[in-house]
Amino acid sequence: MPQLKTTAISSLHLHGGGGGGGCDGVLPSTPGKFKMDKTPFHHHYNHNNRLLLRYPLPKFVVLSLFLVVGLFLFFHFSPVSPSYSSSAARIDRRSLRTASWGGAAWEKRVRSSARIRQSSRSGRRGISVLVTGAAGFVGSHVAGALKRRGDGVLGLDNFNDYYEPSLKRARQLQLENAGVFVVEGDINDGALLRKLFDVVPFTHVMHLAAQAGVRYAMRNPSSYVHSNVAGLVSVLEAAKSAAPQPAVVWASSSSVYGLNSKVPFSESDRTDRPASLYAATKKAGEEIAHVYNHIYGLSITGLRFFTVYGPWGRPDMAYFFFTKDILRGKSISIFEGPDHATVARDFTFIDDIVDGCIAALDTAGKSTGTGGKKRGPAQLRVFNLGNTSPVPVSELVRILEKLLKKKAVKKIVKMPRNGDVPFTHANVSLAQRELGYRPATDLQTGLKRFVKWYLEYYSPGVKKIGSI
Ligand SMILES: O=C(O)[C@H]1O[C@H](OP(=O)(O)OP(=O)(O)OC[C@H]2O[C@@H](n3ccc(=O)[nH]c3=O)[C@H](O)[C@@H]2O)[C@H](O)[C@@H](O)[C@H]1O
Repeated sequence: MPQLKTTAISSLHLHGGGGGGGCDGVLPSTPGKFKMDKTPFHHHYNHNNRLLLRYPLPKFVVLSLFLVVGLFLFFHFSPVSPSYSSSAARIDRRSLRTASWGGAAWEKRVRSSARIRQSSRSGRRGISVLVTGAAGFVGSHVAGALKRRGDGVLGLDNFNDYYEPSLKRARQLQLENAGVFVVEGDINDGALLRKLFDVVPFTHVMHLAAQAGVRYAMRNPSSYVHSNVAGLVSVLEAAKSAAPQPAVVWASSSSVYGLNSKVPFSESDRTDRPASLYAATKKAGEEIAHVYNHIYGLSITGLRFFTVYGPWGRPDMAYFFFTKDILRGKSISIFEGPDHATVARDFTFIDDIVDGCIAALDTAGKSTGTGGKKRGPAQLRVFNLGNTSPVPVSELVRILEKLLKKKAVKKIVKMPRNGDVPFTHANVSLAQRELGYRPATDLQTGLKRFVKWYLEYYSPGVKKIGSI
């Protein structure tokens, strides 16, 4: 079933452009030059007494244009409140940006990317994994690592512009060079997901597509609901209907601990006091996972990531933009808590997170449902993946200054009330026991690797290098 997806936006643009083109040659191109001394709707009759318009073509064209522009404005700016409208429009633009998919050649690429290469050395049976958010930071690393060990991997990403899409494209290039096809599409596109599961009997889904960032949730709340709630449901719907049902591993967040003050954070601690909408949507995701496990027998593992950093990272994260700003001599804001309390994070290096993700895939039990019905109890797990040693943000800056050989222009500011929590600290004993997870990279070592990558990637005139 070959399908070519044209977006509502592009079709609107098409019509708008066509209308504009129709005006050319009839109306003057500069609006101010057209003197409307008579209404263009002034009626004239020809000798056959048939109604003619003085400007028959312009009238038609102008009315069409009004209609198209009116429809465009209606669909893009009508939602509930003005503050909601711009973010909703932004999401529409993102989610509608599904590239063309379908067709024999496309299916061949999908199959070939997801095919398991027999790994002769380990004797391990490979897995076939759909990685959502594959052009993202964690997604690209996990997809690359799976491919390297011989697993079948298909990527999915909508390449939205939350941060520089060129970085996502560069990650995609690295993956495609390694044999991973990244399908361009949105996790909310149910038809696309169904198609992918029709073409490939995935054994696992590594669901990493999400709207990340704690503070951005105040600026664009609906993007979190769209990706982290509706998007997760869309992925789980596709997984529960697939035959065979895959096991699902997905990214939750350390932020679910919210105002929890018992340290270190353990999986059994309270997670009912989120401090940000981001955290609330991740917590909602954990409850949604419970539902799909309970009703449909999906095997689901949630991983609570603790402030992941490293090469090919996310430019919206503090370590990343601090680096950029220190190099440019721009001031950076270091947050402090009430009474000058230190703000600290359990920064976790990407390679440790990749190990944890792969161990979660390898230890995931099989889903038990068929035909959308549960046939027996299935595995439902949640693990902390952190580093177990919180570091103050001021120390992060000190290490960066040393590695960049440049002093930061620092401003100490009160932590804004924007969803941040004062500290995070993971207890990973459960992941250690069940997954063999052992974080091995301290912040100094991990930042050194990040800075090396950063300087190479952003040095002017240098071809985007390195491998994921
Ligand atoms: O573990 C998570 O679940 C989350 O981790 C990450 O969130 P955070 O831990 O908040 O990381 P990040 O923004 O890098 O701020 C780091 C530190 O710098 C402080 N910070 C930040 C900005 C600033 O200008 N100044 C400052 O001091 C700030 O107060 C904080 O103490 C992911 O972004 C998020 O998507 C999610 O995955």
